[in-house]
Parts: sequence; C-alpha cells; structure tokens
Amino acid sequence: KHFRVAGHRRSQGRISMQMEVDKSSKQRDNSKPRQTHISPELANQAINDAITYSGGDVVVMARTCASGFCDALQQCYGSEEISDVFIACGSGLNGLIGLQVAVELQKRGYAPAVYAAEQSKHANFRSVCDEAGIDLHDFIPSTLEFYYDIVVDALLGTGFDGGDIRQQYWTVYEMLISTRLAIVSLDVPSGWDLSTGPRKIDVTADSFIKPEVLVSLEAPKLGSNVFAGGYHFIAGRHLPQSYFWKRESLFRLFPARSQTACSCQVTRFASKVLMERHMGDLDNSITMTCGTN
Ligand SMILES: NC(=O)C1=CN([C@@H]2O[C@H](COP(=O)(O)OP(=O)(O)OC[C@H]3O[C@@H](n4cnc5c(N)ncnc54)[C@H](O)[C@@H]3O)[C@@H](O)[C@H]2O)[C@@H](O)CC1
Repeated sequence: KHFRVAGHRRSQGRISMQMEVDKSSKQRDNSKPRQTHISPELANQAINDAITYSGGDVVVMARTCASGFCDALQQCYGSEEISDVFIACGSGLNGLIGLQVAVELQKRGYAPAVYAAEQSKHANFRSVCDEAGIDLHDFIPSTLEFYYDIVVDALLGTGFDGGDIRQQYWTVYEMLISTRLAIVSLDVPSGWDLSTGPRKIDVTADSFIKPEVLVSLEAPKLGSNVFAGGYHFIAGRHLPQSYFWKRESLFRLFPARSQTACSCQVTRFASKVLMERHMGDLDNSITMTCGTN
C-alpha cells in the first residue's frame, strides 16, 4: 500500500496546469535581483500580518491556510485514489494548521489521523478531534506504512529555532526522514533552515526530510529554494504580491491572476537531486497555476 511513486505519477496526469505570463513582473526593472523567496524575517512578519488580516484570530487564519493546503493535496492525491492520511503536528502554529487540515480532509472524504508531538499552544487537540471523529495518536503506529497512504508534515514551521531537534520530536522526526510514504510538508519541511534548507551535516548524512509536495504559506521561504520534490504550492494567500515587493526585492512570487485567499500556485521544479541543487545554480524554470479560484 505504498503510493509514493504511483501517486506521484498519477498526479502528473491529473493536475491541469496552465502556463501563465506575469505581465506586471515583466515590466519591472530587470536589473534587480530575481529573488523569488522571502527571508525568515519577512516570513514571520507575514504570518503576523495574515493573523491581523484574519481579525486577529489565529484559528481563522489557520483554517484558511488549511483549506488552501487541502486544495493542493487534493490536486496531487484525490480522495478516490488515496484515503488514509497521517498528519504529524507540532505544538506551534504549524501544528494548529495541521489539525485544521485534518478537519478539512475529513469533510472532503479522506480518513485523516492526527499525531501530536506535544501539547499545542493554540488548541485542545483532543476536543477538536473527538468532535470531528478523527483519531488522535500520541505515538507513531508501527504499522504506519501499512495503514496510511501519505504523511503530512506539520511539525515545525517558521518557529523552528534552527538547532538540533528536541528529544520530544525525535520519534516522529525519524519517521518523517525514513518513511517510504510520500510526504506533503506544510510551509517548511521540518528541520529545514528557513534560509538555507536542510543543514549541510544532515545532507551529508542523508538525514533530512524530502517531501514530495511542499505547500508554502503566504509565500515561498528562502530555504525552499532547494526543494527538489514534485510540486510546490502556495496556500494562505492573505497578502497580495505588492506586500512582499514593498518589503523585499522580489520577482514574481506568484502569478498575477491567482489572488484569492485560498488559491494555490504550483511551481514544477526541474528534476534535479537535492545535492546538485546545493552545489549548483537553481533553475525553477516553469511556473504554472492550478485553477482553484
Ligand atoms: N500574532 C499571533 O497571535 C501569533 C503569531 N505567531 C507567529 O507565527 C510564527 C510561527 O509560529 P510558531 O512559533 O508557533 O511556529 P511553529 O509552528 O514553527 O512552532 C514552532 C514550535 O516548535 C518548537 N521548536 C522550535 N525549535 C525546535 C527544535 N529545534 N526542536 C523541537 N521543537 C522546536 C517551538 O517550541 C514551537 O513550539 C511566530 O514566530 C509568530 O511570529 C504564532 O506564534 C501564532 C500566534
């Protein structure tokens, strides 16, 4: 019951993509650096501004992000193709959005289960899961790869301190590194530095999370430059492109036409292995949109 390769192949055929030329970005000054990813500082500012945009309610913001995340996941793995989704959640905002992803996936006909690495700062996972009829685990099932089709990585996001993973997260982190199931990472693959991606020491040891799908929130982070999986989406989308242009010298963060809060963008990366990406120049050559708005 492994969908890692099969699910990806199927998804390539299923996603209807549309080449789009971003005219507004073409008129911009081409001598400026073609930066397409935001800094950690702007990433955190954007999260706070997205919460403000959501009336100061972090759960409202999390639901919007979760809805966009599920749109992205569904584009790659339809509910008629896969069913059981294991969602690994951390204690911060990333984990809260993971919880809301579970609620949303349940509504969309999937069978999600949630793992909470430690108590959430933002929500009572037990009551939310009980109310929605979702299994909540405080352990990683040994039969994970038999019972589940894909794994959602909602462990660590922009709040990751960049250091060694704390002991509380070891078991789940090890699972995310070693599982043969496809991983869909929320915002930032857990353990990746926001600026540089996986640490060099982890790349050397081949001990880092390699998601097949990455769903950035609001805008891609610098570290996701080295993402070498199949599809890269943006969800959340509370903030317009001009918000990012004003603050950092950026080029075409997302296509001009997809401007609603829940909509997603897909970037199809040239297929290169991560090690090559670390050493060479990056070529995020084709930008496409999926029609969710
Ligand atoms: N304005 C607001 O109401 C809120 C703003 N938020 C913003 O959202 C940003 C991200 O939120 P979070 O910090 O919740 O993000 P995350 O979802 O990334 O949560 C990080 C969690 O991981 C833990 N962690 C960090 N480094 C770790 C390591 N090496 N090993 C194991 N665990 C580690 C931290 O204790 C924290 O609980 C914040 O920086 C903040 O700016 C959120 O904190 C939510 C509330």
